[in-house]
Amino acid sequence: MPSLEEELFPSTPGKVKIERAHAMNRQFNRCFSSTSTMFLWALFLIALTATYLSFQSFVDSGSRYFAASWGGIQWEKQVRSSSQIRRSGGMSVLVTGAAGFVGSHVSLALKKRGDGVVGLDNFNNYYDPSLKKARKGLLNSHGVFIVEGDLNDARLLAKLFDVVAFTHVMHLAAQAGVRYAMENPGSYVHSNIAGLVTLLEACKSANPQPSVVWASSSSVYGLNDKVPFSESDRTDQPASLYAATKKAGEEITHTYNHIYGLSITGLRFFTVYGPWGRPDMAYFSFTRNILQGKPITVYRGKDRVDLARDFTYIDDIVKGCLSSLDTSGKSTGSSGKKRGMAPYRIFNLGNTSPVTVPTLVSILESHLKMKAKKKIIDMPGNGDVPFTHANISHARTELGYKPTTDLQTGLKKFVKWYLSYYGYNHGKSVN
Ligand SMILES: O=C(O)[C@H]1O[C@H](OP(=O)(O)OP(=O)(O)OC[C@H]2O[C@@H](n3ccc(=O)[nH]c3=O)[C@H](O)[C@@H]2O)[C@H](O)[C@@H](O)[C@H]1O
Repeated sequence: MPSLEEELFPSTPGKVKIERAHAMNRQFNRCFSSTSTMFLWALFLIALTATYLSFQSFVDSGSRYFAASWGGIQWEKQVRSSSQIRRSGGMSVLVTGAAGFVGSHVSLALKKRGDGVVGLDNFNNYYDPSLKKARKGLLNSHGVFIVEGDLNDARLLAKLFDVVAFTHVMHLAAQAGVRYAMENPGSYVHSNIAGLVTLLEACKSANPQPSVVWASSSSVYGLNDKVPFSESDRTDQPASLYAATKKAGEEITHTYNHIYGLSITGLRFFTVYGPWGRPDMAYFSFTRNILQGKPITVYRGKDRVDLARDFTYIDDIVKGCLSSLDTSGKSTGSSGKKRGMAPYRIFNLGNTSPVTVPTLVSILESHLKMKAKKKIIDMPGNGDVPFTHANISHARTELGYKPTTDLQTGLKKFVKWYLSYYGYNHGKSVN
């Protein structure tokens, strides 16, 4: 008789196999001792096989779907052609979030000046994907190809860097929106943390390594009340998960700069607005509601103080993005190894002229020639900050950044676009 210890820890592995085989034989004989039991077992096995086969076909069709969304000779041809540089000293840029608001504008501006551009976007439904498709159509007509895929797809990113030796990555894909972070926190981690790391991994392994310019946010200043906000101010008091993921992005990009020699430029955008904008943002949803005669909710800060934002017009932001790419300096690494120090920069891109939310509403009312039905409520504790105000002297010195569009002018352009895009043109004119 083997001891208990020997049974648990057999001295020879074969021993347990033989004894198990004997035991299983005895079980088997008992189970199949009658014909009806055998019949039941046969039925069970058939059902099991059928389930397995249908599961396999589901998996196969799934992988066929993913394989079909990118890859293949035709796809590679489109990617290569879109990345063609058509000016001397130009760059080839991978723009993530290219079907997004800022991404589509930056892609178009790069293409128009002769740079090569390949877009990447997952066309998620955070807001109406038909607007993203329309932006894609616009870019397509200018020769910019947008690859449909997710940042977290490391195989896709590796393939893209395989097909094109991108000199730059303009990383604008993100889960945006301050208040939505309370509804869907996971989406912020998926895009702004996991997606960012997957992208940086691809950049660090690429040969040559591209220079990376990416969208941080004014929200990193959080509860900072020193105005105007300067890049050296504290950013360790985020007021929302969105802000926290953007702040994390600044730290994550720093490590890739430090360890792998990636050239990094982080841009803290201040409430960007304009034509082809984001429907989830206040100026956009206010316009929609005013036109439809629906009420708008205007938040008010502590002690009945109006909230204010340093609203920044899209064309100014695009100029800041392009200058950032132009001055980014090279990454130094190769084959995933750092070969020297590379630039690590952070800039505020704001308008440096904050406007209150009620003033934003009056400007919209004057452009739309309609009165808003305002519902004024105290700001809920949902991640908002009372005001933002950018100090842009660093960007002015290093990038030649000089915003030129005030809110009145910028909203006029936005309203004109809105009325035309949504078919309000007939019988309506803008101021
Ligand atoms: O700079 C940024 O980094 C961020 O800018 C933007 O965030 P915010 O500045 O919060 O813009 P936005 O939502 O338009 O609200 C504007 C004002 O209207 C107030 N607001 C909003 C909604 C509403 O129903 N009522 C209201 O009063 C609201 O309280 C606020 O005072 C981007 O969305 C974000 O992705 C990020 O890029």
